[in-house]
Amino acid sequence: MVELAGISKSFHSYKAVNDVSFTVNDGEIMVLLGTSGCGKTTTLKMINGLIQPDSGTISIGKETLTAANATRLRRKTGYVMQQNGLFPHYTVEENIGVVPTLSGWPRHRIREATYTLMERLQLSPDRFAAKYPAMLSGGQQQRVGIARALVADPPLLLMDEPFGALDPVTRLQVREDFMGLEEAGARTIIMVTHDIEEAFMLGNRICLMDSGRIVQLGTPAELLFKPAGDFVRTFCNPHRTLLEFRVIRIEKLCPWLPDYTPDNNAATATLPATADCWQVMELLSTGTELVTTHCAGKQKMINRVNLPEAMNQYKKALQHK
Ligand SMILES: Nc1ncnc2c1ncn2[C@@H]1O[C@H](COP(=O)(O)OP(=O)(O)OP(=O)(O)O)[C@@H](O)[C@H]1O
Repeated sequence: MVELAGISKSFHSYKAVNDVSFTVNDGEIMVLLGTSGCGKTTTLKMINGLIQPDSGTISIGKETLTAANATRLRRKTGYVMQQNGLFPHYTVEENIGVVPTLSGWPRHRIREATYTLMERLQLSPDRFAAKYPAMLSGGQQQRVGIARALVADPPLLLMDEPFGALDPVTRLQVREDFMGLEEAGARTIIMVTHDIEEAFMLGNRICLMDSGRIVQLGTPAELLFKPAGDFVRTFCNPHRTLLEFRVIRIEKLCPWLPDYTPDNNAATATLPATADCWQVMELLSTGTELVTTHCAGKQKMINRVNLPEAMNQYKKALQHK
């Protein structure tokens, strides 16, 4: 667990982070989201002990972060930087092995852990282990940065715009490969992004910041359907339709979906109830007429007419809660 209590940081007289408090639970993905300059990176660097807060406390696990234990705690924390931060004169293998080497792991163990992660991240060790960062594409460099952060199996992973410098197609590929990694699952992750769709897709909770302060901290659904004020509403509105389809899972719509009645003439597909409404729409807009799903012990059916109706009913119910 990571806990920030009343953290503030000024640069000269400018308050970059202003009285920020939150708790990130074990295994949770917390996304720090907000406009440029709102204090996201400064907050992340304070959690990594790279910047000292002026006031407040940060606890990582059972320890309070201090100048004295920052280096030791940093070795137990993976850090992925926006511009990958690889050492240009180290090979890929040496870059990934930096923390295990500093921690005194035997050489064969470092190689084994490095090669395993490289393979999982689509970087064939035969082809890439001896290469230098400048010989890799941006996406490959970012994969090396992710492998480096994960290799020592840190319980906490801090990620600063980890996919930010990549083109949209590569960004999606690297992101999906990262999320599919066994090594990334069940880890506590704090991730900075200014990409609202990424935040809503990856975050269990989102900490939306403006001018150094937290404006709202909540689940993606809470930010969308129970915004704390005009800033949150305005921030979400340009992307609202897409985000709603991404955030609402079929299982939430069950009370408003009709029971399935077989129709041999309709092109039918099945999705798990954990699928989101975007996945349903993808099917319905590419030739499928009926989507069936199993929820609450019943088989339900979704089509283009009842999907928006059920989503509206769900949103109404949420607002009255
Ligand atoms: N070392 C520094 N010296 C002076 N001012 C700084 C320093 N680091 C950050 N700042 C200022 O603090 C504010 C917050 O910066 P920070 O990098 O945390 O923002 P951010 O939300 O991560 O922005 P971005 O999304 O653009 O990276 C900005 O106004 C920035 O100019």
